Amino acid sequence: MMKCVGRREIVVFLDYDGTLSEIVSNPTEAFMTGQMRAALEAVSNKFPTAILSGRSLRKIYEFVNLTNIYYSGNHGNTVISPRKGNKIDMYDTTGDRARRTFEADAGMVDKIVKSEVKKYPDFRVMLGHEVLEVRPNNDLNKGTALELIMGKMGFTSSNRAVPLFIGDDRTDEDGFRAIKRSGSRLAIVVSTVPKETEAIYSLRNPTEVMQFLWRLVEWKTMK
Ligand SMILES: O=P(O)(O)OC[C@H]1O[C@H](O[C@H]2O[C@H](CO)[C@@H](O)[C@H](O)[C@H]2O)[C@H](O)[C@@H](O)[C@@H]1O
Repeated sequence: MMKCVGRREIVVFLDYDGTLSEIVSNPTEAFMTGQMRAALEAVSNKFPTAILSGRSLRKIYEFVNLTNIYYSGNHGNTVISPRKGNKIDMYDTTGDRARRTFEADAGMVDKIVKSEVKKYPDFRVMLGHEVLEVRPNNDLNKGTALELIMGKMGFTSSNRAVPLFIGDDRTDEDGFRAIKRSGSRLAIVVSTVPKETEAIYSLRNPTEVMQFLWRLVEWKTMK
């Protein structure tokens, strides 16, 4: 898998929910394990690293809380660069309230949300893992965020860097497409079942992601 990298720098992009943390029913409790945190810290000390999340920047920064990495929140709508003591004070378009609808009411909630949002052409509804999200109706997504961050890092040519992205959700497919556009093959989907995806490789769950991150660190150390 890493043979294609050669002397180029690997830039690590990671989704959060379902990739660094297990999917849980209460979104405010989707913490990383201590082992995952250690792996992520080790990766961020060896590679340029960024988190691409659908959550608000504030929320994702609260969960990850590392100052040496880039963050993109709100599905590519916000990006923040690493800086010591980064203070996140951005607008917040996602919330973790109004959750945990009874399964029997899901169809009705879907209908109401969609018909309400239709009245506001600047917004659209997006379907995630048992969640409906209202997001700005624009062309920004995790793929555009990946490309923007590569540029901010100074990697404008594929001769110097190879992006790698791990994600589990349908919004991560935009990230996998950006990986493809860059000429990289390092697109990894997290899934226990085979599924239609732009990713080339797969891992089964966050535990396997954590093990892969450690292998990446070892590989870099031996290089
Ligand atoms: O792009 P991500 O970092 O993967 O964020 C995607 C959404 O993640 C959260 O929802 C998902 O995870 C929750 C906690 O495990 C789970 O309860 C929910 O069913 C999942 O959809 C977050 O709450 C959303 O705002 C993010 O867009």
